[in-house]
Amino acid sequence: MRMAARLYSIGFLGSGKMATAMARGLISAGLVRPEDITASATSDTSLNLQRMKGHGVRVTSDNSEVVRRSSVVWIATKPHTVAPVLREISPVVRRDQLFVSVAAGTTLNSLAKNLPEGTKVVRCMPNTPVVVRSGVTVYSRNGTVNGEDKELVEHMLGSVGLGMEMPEHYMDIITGLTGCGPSYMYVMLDALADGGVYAGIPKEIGLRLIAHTMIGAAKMVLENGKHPQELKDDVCSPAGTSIQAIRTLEKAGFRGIVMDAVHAASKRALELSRLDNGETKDVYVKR
Ligand SMILES: NC(=O)C1=CN([C@@H]2O[C@H](COP(=O)(O)OP(=O)(O)OC[C@H]3O[C@@H](n4cnc5c(N)ncnc54)[C@H](OP(=O)(O)O)[C@@H]3O)[C@@H](O)[C@H]2O)C=CC1
Ligand SMILES: O=C(O)[C@@H]1CCC=N1
Repeated sequence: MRMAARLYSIGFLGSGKMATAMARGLISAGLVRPEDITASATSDTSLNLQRMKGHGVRVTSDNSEVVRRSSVVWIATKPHTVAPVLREISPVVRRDQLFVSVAAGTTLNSLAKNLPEGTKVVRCMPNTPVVVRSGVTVYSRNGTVNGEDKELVEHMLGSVGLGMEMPEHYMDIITGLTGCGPSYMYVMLDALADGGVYAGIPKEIGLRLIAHTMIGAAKMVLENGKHPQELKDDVCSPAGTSIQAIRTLEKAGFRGIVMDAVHAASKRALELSRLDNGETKDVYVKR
């Protein structure tokens, strides 16, 4: 297949949680072989790098080597490290390469500013479930990415879950919604399982049951076209058990708290974007 053939070499600048999740997702989708991936970190002794190596990926502490070996280069360091890393690798960047950044609050403009003029750049916001090919990744691209490269991006992202293009001005909100989203689900899952423990169900059994309940509920929303409110009403019998729990949640302002949580994360992403002037800044560290 033409698309798969183009994906023969993928690089990761940074080998942390997001890079590893994406690399494993792409490998398990069969888009790339582990030995055709090169990943870097700050040093050869990085535990992250050793973990990548454990997945069969070629590893190095030389960022330029990653770029030299790859047709698609993922930028996956923390936001404040992106600019210096891009400036470091700029001398070896080729025009045919595609750069895909996952860094929160790091704009297409600032990515382009630190790369040679005309470099093809995509900014995306994935989430960690790409590792099990059930991720959500929203992306935006600069003017140099079109046609075949857009197809390539969609092919890659589609192979590890849902990939969707959106205008860049949505990206900070998306960060707070789906980029951070899995963490909210895990807190909810753990809290629900603790509810089971409180009532007498062993934690590991509760976690398993609730995780499946989450999958089932999400599938209902995606597959049967009903609004979540209606699906909730289908579960709540008059004077029954569920409505007792829903009343408890509503009295505590559950929905408002969840909305505020998304807003707080999006606001932080926006704050990072505003701080992002292409320089290394320790102001990324929230005081
Ligand atoms: N975690 C998540 O769920 C998501 C994260 N993101 C974005 O992904 C990016 C990475 O986050 P995450 O994976 O969580 O972070 P991690 O801290 O897990 O990983 C960061 C990686 O960058 C490496 N690194 C740091 N400096 C350099 C350098 N100069 N050259 C090469 N590599 C370097 C680190 O090396 P070392 O191993 O030596 O420390 C580490 O491997 C961030 O920009 C974040 O906004 C986006 C969506 C979701
Ligand atoms: O917490 C963070 O900053 C990263 C970006 C989105 C999810 N995790």
